[in-house]
Amino acid sequence: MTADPILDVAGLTVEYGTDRPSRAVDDISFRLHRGEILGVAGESGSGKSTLMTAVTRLERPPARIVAGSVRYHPRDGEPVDLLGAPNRQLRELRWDRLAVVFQSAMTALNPVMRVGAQFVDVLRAHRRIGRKEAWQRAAELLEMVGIPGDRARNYPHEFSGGMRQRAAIALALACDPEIIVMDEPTTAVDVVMQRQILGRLQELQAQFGFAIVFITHDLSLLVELADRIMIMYAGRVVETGAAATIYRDPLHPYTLGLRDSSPSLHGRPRTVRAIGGSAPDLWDLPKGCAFHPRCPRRTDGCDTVRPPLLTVGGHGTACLLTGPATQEQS
Ligand SMILES: Nc1ncnc2c1ncn2[C@@H]1O[C@H](COP(=O)(O)OP(=O)(O)OP(=O)(O)O)[C@@H](O)[C@H]1O
Repeated sequence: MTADPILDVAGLTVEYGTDRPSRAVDDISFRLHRGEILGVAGESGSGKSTLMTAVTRLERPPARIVAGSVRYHPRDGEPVDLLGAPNRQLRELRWDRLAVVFQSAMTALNPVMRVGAQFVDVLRAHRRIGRKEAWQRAAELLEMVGIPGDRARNYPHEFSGGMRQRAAIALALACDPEIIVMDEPTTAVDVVMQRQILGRLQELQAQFGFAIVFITHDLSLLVELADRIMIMYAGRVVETGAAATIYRDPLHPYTLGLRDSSPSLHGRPRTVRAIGGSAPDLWDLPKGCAFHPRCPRRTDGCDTVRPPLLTVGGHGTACLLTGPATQEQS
């Protein structure tokens, strides 16, 4: 990984609806570096998918990007303003520079087309390549994720769930993209298969050097996979930092709750505890810190002051109690 930014997101804000909009993503800024794996974690409804569909410009009404900027810095050429780019340019960039893998492989794979034919379509849309060569390439790509090349002739329903998911990842790799966004790409498969897929993904990432944004509700899964982690709550980033630091020494009580609500895959076993309460209603967010009604450490001010995300040495949190400002004072 180098410190070379490939994606620069600043102040991104996304709302659903217009009459009485709900703000699912609220003023989010982050930078993705070339070859980096950035994990985005948070409970269901925290805005992870909304954020990444907006970043990749796959947002659909009633979602509306109401503020911010998203700049993509290609390997070659000038930076591209993804929010201002015409549809034609966005279509050219998709698959080629920026690929997305969704939760359900069925979203990516057309059930009435042979799996290989879908690779051929993507390859021929972006590369000067003959049909025969494209089929060959489809077989090679499937083999890269551990599926025999001759299975390219199969239909998606002839694949197991794990194979479909691996095929969706192979399809994302087809045009050698610089960025791959993955939205819970392994939730539909069992844990053993999940670990196989993630292991292979890491090998491919090391080989080809693409950057990954990996979205999940499962923080423990990101510890091994990601370089950096961003924790989302109610549409905002509440903590960000190196993966190991976030997992070992979380600052925000929500991150701690998220960590302790999944079984430990690494290190000493610990008691699994669910975070009390439920995710807030975006139409009626608690005043102050949105997490305060559920926070075991809440204190005076948490219900009135909304803490900004403050970062020191690459580790940042938005918490009155544990933020860097507090630590410096103590
Ligand atoms: N089409 C929509 N119309 C209105 N609100 C929506 C729509 N899609 C999502 N939302 C709302 O936006 C908020 C963020 O949802 P989003 O799917 O981005 O969260 P998430 O963290 O990705 O959750 P999950 O892990 O369940 O996918 C939620 O409150 C959700 O109800």
